[in-house]
Amino acid sequence: MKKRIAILPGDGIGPEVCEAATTVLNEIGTMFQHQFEFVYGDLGGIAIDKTGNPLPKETLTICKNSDAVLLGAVGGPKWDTLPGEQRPEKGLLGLRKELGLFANLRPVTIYDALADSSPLKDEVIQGVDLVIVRELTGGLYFGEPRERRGEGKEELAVDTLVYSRKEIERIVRKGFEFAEIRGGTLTSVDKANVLESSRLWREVVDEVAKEYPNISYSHMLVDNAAMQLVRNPRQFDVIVTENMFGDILSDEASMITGSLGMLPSASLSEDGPGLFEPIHGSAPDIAGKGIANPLATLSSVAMMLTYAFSMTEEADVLSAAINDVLEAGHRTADLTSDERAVLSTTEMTNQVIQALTKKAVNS
Ligand SMILES: NC(=O)C1=CN([C@@H]2O[C@H](COP(=O)(O)OP(=O)(O)OC[C@H]3O[C@@H](n4cnc5c(N)ncnc54)[C@H](O)[C@@H]3O)[C@@H](O)[C@H]2O)C=CC1
Ligand SMILES: CC(C)CC(=O)C(=O)O
Ligand SMILES: [Mg+2]
Repeated sequence: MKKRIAILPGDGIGPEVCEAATTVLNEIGTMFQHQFEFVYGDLGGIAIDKTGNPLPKETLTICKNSDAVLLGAVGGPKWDTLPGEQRPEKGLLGLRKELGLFANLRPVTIYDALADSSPLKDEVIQGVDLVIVRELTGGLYFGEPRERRGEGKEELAVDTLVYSRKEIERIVRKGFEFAEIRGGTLTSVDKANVLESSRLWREVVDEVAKEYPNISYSHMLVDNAAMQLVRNPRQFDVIVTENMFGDILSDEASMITGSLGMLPSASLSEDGPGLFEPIHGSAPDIAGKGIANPLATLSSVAMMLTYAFSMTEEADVLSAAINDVLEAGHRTADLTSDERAVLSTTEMTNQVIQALTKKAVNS
């Protein structure tokens, strides 16, 4: 089967982890006789440098004409002093909006082999299997007005947190759907004790819940949720929450697995191409050193195979290969303090390829 994939490497470690992804996709293509065609586009800082625009029209066209989009990461110190509207991150936000990617799935999967990599105790992380369903095209990252006013000590900065009932409904419904598929429970996270938008959010959750009488659900305030994720993450199954809370809680949750370099994501729309990216950023502190962990991106590829192409067998084989590599003790620098055991991005990717090849031989 032929599939066209838009590849947006972006900035920092983005190109390094995207190279790992295309190498692995090619291997899977060979194994399962699929043709993956890669079409490259610029997004973020690199696009600013080339065109002055973090989301060039051409990139958007490439994405809209593809079956799926793979993104590395955007941003970095070089562009940090640009005005908000011209920053690399604005390119990513614009892409999410343009593609209607309202539902961001961030699964938190524990690998037994990584128990020692997590700063949390083994008994806390054992059995954790949760997914954060994050609203991705509304809330504080998009609300208007967003501006600076006045001067000197009177200067003001304004961001706006706005959600419509419709926006809340569709993401909450996604949360319930996932809870249903997983046979699990739903925790809706908000700040309803303070924020008007969260009070509307809560109302909508209670209404949508009536459509899912078999799903047990609860509300939790976000400050408590941040604490509970560390105290007892096993209590969560599906967490549904607004844009910024989901952004912050998912970075926190990544440490249950051992590293920010482990967590993948899928961003889905009603009907167009999905976007698949690691949850981490461009990691300027390690960019160019060839030591980034590629596994978050490779797991994002597994999510692409599942959600964009319905290639569940291929996705399962890739996820199993990642597990095998970790079971065999292979680690990038973020996963171990043992410097002698550290693999580069390319070495880790090659280990995954070898594990895939072994599976092909044994099947
Ligand atoms: N989706 C995206 O493109 C995102 C972009 N960013 C941007 O990335 C830039 C850097 O942001 P930070 O706050 O430093 O967050 P970051 O996620 O880039 O890095 C945080 C820490 O995690 C480490 N890390 C991240 N990914 C890793 C990997 N794959 N392997 C090993 N270590 C890894 C980094 O080295 C760093 O110490 C900023 O410009 C930010 O706006 C941040 C988050 C998401
Ligand atoms: C616009 C992005 C930089 C926001 C973010 O951190 C994320 O989506 O994980
Ligand atoms: Mg983030």
